[in-house]
Amino acid sequence: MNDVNAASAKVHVSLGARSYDILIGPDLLRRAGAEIARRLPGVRAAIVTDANVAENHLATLQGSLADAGIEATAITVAPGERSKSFATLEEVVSGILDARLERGDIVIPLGGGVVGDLAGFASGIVRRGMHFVQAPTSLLAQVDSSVGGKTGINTAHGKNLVGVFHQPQLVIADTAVLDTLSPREFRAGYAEVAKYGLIDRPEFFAWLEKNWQAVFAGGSERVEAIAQSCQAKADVVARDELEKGDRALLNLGHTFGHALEAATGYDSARLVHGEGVAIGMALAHRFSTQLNLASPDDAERVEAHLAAVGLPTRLSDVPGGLPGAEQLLTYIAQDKKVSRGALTFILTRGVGQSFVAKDVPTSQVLSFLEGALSQ
Ligand SMILES: NC(=O)c1ccc[n+]([C@@H]2O[C@H](COP(=O)([O-])OP(=O)(O)OC[C@H]3O[C@@H](n4cnc5c(N)ncnc54)[C@H](O)[C@@H]3O)[C@@H](O)[C@H]2O)c1
Ligand SMILES: O=C(O)C(=O)C[C@@H](O)[C@H](O)[C@H](O)COP(=O)(O)O
Ligand SMILES: [Zn+2]
Repeated sequence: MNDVNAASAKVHVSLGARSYDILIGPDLLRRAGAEIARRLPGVRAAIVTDANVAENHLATLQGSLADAGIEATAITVAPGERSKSFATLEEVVSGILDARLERGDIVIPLGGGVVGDLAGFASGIVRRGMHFVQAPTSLLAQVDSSVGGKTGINTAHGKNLVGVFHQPQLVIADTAVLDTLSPREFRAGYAEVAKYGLIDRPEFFAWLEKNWQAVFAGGSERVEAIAQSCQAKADVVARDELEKGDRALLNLGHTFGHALEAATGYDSARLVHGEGVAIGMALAHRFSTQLNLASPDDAERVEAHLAAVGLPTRLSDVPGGLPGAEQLLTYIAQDKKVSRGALTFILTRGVGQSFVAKDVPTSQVLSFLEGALSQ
């Protein structure tokens, strides 16, 4: 990490000409205008937000931009996963064009991962690519979705199936805004924090097992967890920006999780992304155990930690029921990691020992899912 103290941190994403900083700490929204003006002098902006975030934090960002002399328009979409759609993308694109923003102007997604993915995608396609500055307001967005340049929307076929890689110029993660996030959404974001430990940082997972209550309570452990997560993601993205190889590790839990999100119709009342990832990570560990790759103790340890923080870990935890194994497999078959028709999963040899497993036999996935659906 480039720079970290108890109250704030800065992480750098090294991508040559597309490099950028992630600023992490309290009350950064108030400084956002000055930070942007220093890096991108003379820009105009479109803030894209959702109704919940607008109510709590839009005025702060607008004031900060105005103080720095940045003219800004605001586009507010409906909260929830269903806004990652062609229809809402059209609303956002129209709003940006109505404001006559130029290619060198900026889009600022102010919100969770939904707004970040949606508005990031819009900034990647309007005038063939505008600048953008991420202002993530959920834990999930601060530790994951605002970093790394994956943008996009969902379709009925599956999650994030339409999108572009488009890196932001800057990420401004104001940790004080997390105070207005609901406990359910904070927990969901925590699933992606735990993910970094489970991928390849076993000491971070052990630290989380010991310190998760302090992370939830706020203070220096929360900033530490966010900064460690951003650093973990920045390291992977710097090695493999376009997911030709190792970046797929960041998909731990997502092959199952994305199928569950699609199967529940992107209904945030039933399942949000981080909850799908929590169930997916527990399943990935149990699947690895079934394939004799990992010990049952590791799968139990992972499930125990996720359950301790209040996250779902079983298919039966999804309210409203799920379709059968064959239908879940249809969604899994649309996963972007599928190659020449063969399924790819992120499996594990133990806590912090995840790896990319190509050519996982469909029959094994199907029988595992049938078992998991009956538990
Ligand atoms: N691009 C990536 O690399 C990446 C990584 C992880 C997840 N994602 C995507 O991110 C999305 C999930 O993001 P999310 O969990 O942030 O969901 P979200 O954007 O729906 O935000 C969660 C909820 O919290 C509200 N909210 C956000 N910040 C708030 C705040 N400070 N105060 C009060 N309410 C607030 C939102 O209005 C929403 O209702 C999914 O679509 C997922 O696919 C993308
Ligand atoms: O940044 C990545 O790479 C990730 O996989 C991070 C994930 O947490 C995130 O949910 C991402 O959007 C999933 O990407 P996808 O390519 O599987 O849609
Ligand atoms: Zn994710």
